Formats: sequence, C-alpha cells, structure tokens
Amino acid sequence: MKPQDFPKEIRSYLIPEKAGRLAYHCLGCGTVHGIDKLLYTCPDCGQVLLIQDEQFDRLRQIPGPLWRRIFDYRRMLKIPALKGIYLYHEFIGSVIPLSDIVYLGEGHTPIVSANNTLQELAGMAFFFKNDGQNPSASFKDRGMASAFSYINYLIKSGKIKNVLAVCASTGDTSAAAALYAAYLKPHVKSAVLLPHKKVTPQQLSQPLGSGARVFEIPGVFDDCMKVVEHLAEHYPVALLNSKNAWRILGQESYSYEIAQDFEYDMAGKVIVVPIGNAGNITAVMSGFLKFYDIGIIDVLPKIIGVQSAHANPVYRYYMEPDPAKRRFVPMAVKPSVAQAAMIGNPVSMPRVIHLAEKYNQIAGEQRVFFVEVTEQEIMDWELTANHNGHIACTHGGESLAGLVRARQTGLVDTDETAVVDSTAHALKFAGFQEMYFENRFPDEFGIHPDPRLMNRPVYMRPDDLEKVPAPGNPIDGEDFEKFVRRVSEEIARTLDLVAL
Ligand SMILES: N[C@@H](CCOP(=O)(O)O)C(=O)O
Repeated sequence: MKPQDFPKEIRSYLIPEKAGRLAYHCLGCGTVHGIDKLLYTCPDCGQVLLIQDEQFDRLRQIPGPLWRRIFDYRRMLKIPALKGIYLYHEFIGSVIPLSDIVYLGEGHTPIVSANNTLQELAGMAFFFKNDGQNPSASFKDRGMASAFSYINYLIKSGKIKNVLAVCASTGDTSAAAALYAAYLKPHVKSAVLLPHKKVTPQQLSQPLGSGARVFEIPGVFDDCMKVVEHLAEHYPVALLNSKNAWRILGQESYSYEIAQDFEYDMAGKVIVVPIGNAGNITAVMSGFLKFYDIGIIDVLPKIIGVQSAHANPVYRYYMEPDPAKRRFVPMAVKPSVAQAAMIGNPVSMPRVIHLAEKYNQIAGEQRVFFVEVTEQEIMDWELTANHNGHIACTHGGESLAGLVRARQTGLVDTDETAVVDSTAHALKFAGFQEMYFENRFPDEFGIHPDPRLMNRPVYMRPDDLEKVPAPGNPIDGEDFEKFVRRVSEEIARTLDLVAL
C-alpha cells in the first residue's frame, strides 16, 4: 500500500521524520551527556548509561489508541527502513533519518503458539517468540541494527570515520556485530573476542564468514569483556556489546512487537527471558515501560528473568528479599548448555536494578521476578519443545524451564499466557543436543539424558547387498532395484509397517 491509500488521519504519521533529542543518562551520578560521541560509560563516574529522549513528552500528543493504529498501518508499508525494528522509530532512534537506517531483515520474529501437548506439559498456555529467526540467528540483531544505524548516521554526517567495531561474545553478539559491520564496509570493520573453546562451531563460523578479525582469549566471557572495555577506553574503537546503550534501544523492539502482536492487550501476559549479560531483560523492561508511559499498553506484563544455577549472579542478588540488604557479587561461572548466558558479571546489572525497581513501582506490585533452573531442566525442556515442533535453542529451553519453575512456585498462574524467548536458533547449539543424544556430557553439567528424548540416526545398509551406491559411483539396473527394495524392507521392518 502507498501512503496515499491509508486513512487520512494516519497519513501524516506514517513516515516518521528525524525528531526528538536523545541523550545519554548516567545511572550512577545522573549526569546527562550528548550523543555526538560514542559513550559506553559515564566520563564522570564510570557507571553505565541509558539513552533517553529529552523530548519524550512530545509523544503524548498522540493518544495511545492512535499510536496503535499508526504502528498497525505502518506495518503495511514497503519502505525497507521501516520494515524492521524502526517500525517503532519514535521509540527507538528518533534522531536517525530513515536514509541512514541499516535494515538486514531483523525483527518481527514469529510468535508461535505451543501445541496442546506442550502446553499441557508446561501446565499453561504459552508461545515461543523465535528470535533465532533474525538474520544472524539471534536477538542480538535487534540491538546491532540500532547501534550500527547510529554509527552509519555518524559516519554519514561526517562525525566519525573508519570505525573499528569490537565486542566480546559468547557467540551471538559476535555473529551479529560482524554481520552488520560487513554491511557497512568499507567504512566499518570489526574485531571480535571470544572465550577460547566456549563458543559453538556454528557461532565461530559466523564472524569468520563475515570477514571479521576473530580473537580467541583464554578464560570466560567476563574476561573477554574486560579486554574489550580496556580497548574501548584506550584505543579508538567502537564497543558493540550491550554496554553500548544504543544496543538496548534496538532490543526494546522485542517488547513493542509482543505488544503489537497481542493487539496491545498485555493483561494476563508473562514475558520470560533468559539472562546473560542482562542487556535483554533491561531492554524488555524499558520497552514495556515506554509503551505504558505513552498509553499504548494499559497494563505492564509480568516479566520472569531466568538463569541457570551455573551462572546465576542476578538470581542470587534477588534471593535477598530486603532490597536494602542486597549486594551484587560477581561469580565464577560453571559450564552451562545455556552457553551464551555463561556470564558471572553482567554489565547491565545496574540497569536491571534500576529498571526492575521502577517497573514494580509503576505497576504498583511486584511484576519482575527471577528464577533459577538446572542444566538438566534446560536440556530436557529444549528437546521437549523441539519434539513438539519448535526450533528452541538451549536458551529457549532455559526460558521454558523457567516458566515451568515460575508456575510451580506460584509466580505465575495457570490462567496467564506466557511468551517465552528462544533467543537464538536451535542449530547454533546442535552440539549440546548431540552430547545429550550420545550421553557424553562431562559430569560437571550434571545432565543425564532422558531416553525418551534421545535420538540417533540409523545407518541402513542391509548385509545381503553386494552393491550399494556411493557418491560418484551410482549403481543401476537390477542392482539398483534390489538396493531400493531391500533398504525399503528394512526400514519398513524397523518402523513396524505392514505391506499394502
Ligand atoms: N550472550 C552474549 C554475551 C554478550 O552480550 P551483549 O548483549 O552484552 O553483547 C553474546 O552472545 O555474546
């Protein structure tokens, strides 16, 4: 549809213009900094930042119900810049002109209802939001589209040039950063730091394939993060982890999409997200708060943050019921199948503390909760989901296990409806599935495969066949006919099929 085909009262809002005044706000000392330069922490006190629109109030001139129609109609446009996360331009990066937006197909990922069997097993109605169906196969693309659009805007307006994008990663961030950087070649190059042997082969192949410089570092993600922070402090590089507040803005689109997909009715909804570096739960809370503030949604949904017992610093922090006594203590992580979340010192922890408090306060009751799950539960729920038609990664399994735990402990009611985050595509973590099927998890994981969830390929090569085809060596005639018949018979026997 063309803009002139839309209802008159919508037309002037359909194509957003550069507007607003964004600024970095320090969560420590409250200082406000301009966005002309890339900042990751407050130059005055070193604390993390969030980006706020100083003119956010202007968005109130449009009533909530009209905003809903604007977004719904905007979805019908065929303008690339508005097809992804910038459908919500006014809430994400309103200062970026549409001409500078980088769109690689991110966002608007499917929300897929669990089938009856799986809902019965989980004990309640729920959907998976498949963020593995983003271009680099994880939710990080939302944040990268935002951060790289901003970088593109700075380059095009002559404020920066020859950008070297760096990040630390457990796999997904590096894949996304390398992809978006490659798109902005030759102005942007990328270098990624990965904990040696703590990234799956599929994830390692991604930045390599995008042409990034890849460095493997001894230790775990937290060690890589420290090196990246050091690089960003002492060298002219752009830090692309979620410490970069532009990443958070882009990831807020996850909440906006859920609101839109449920017709903006958030009553009785529960949003379940795994926590690693904590950028995502930060963005999810912030996104819902903004939509609520402007009246686009009338209710703040419940949010459940999930961590594995092997990497649970956020959960531990909230175990202390008295907020005044809570102390954040970084931890040494243990190996986890939720490998992308194997983080003991999440950079967004101050943001989580700040936003969870605000969220609960505005909701008038506790609406942000944290649960812990075991490695066994993560694998069992991932495989159970995928046996029922999903493409959940281990973090999707972690989220689903978290939902089940939240239901069992009464944090959610059976009449609520959950949206469970599968942050990446199952294929990125196929190695853990293989370890499960072959029962070869090292003891430290504490995972014992459930035989009902195990699966192995069967090599079907009947002994009585003299000749079988091979690549480059086909067989034909009677030999081939016999091959087809005998293999079919053996498969039918294995599957208990009775001949017609
Ligand atoms: N799970 C992450 C860790 C880094 O998180 P970020 O959101 O701060 O970039 C990854 O995939 O690398």
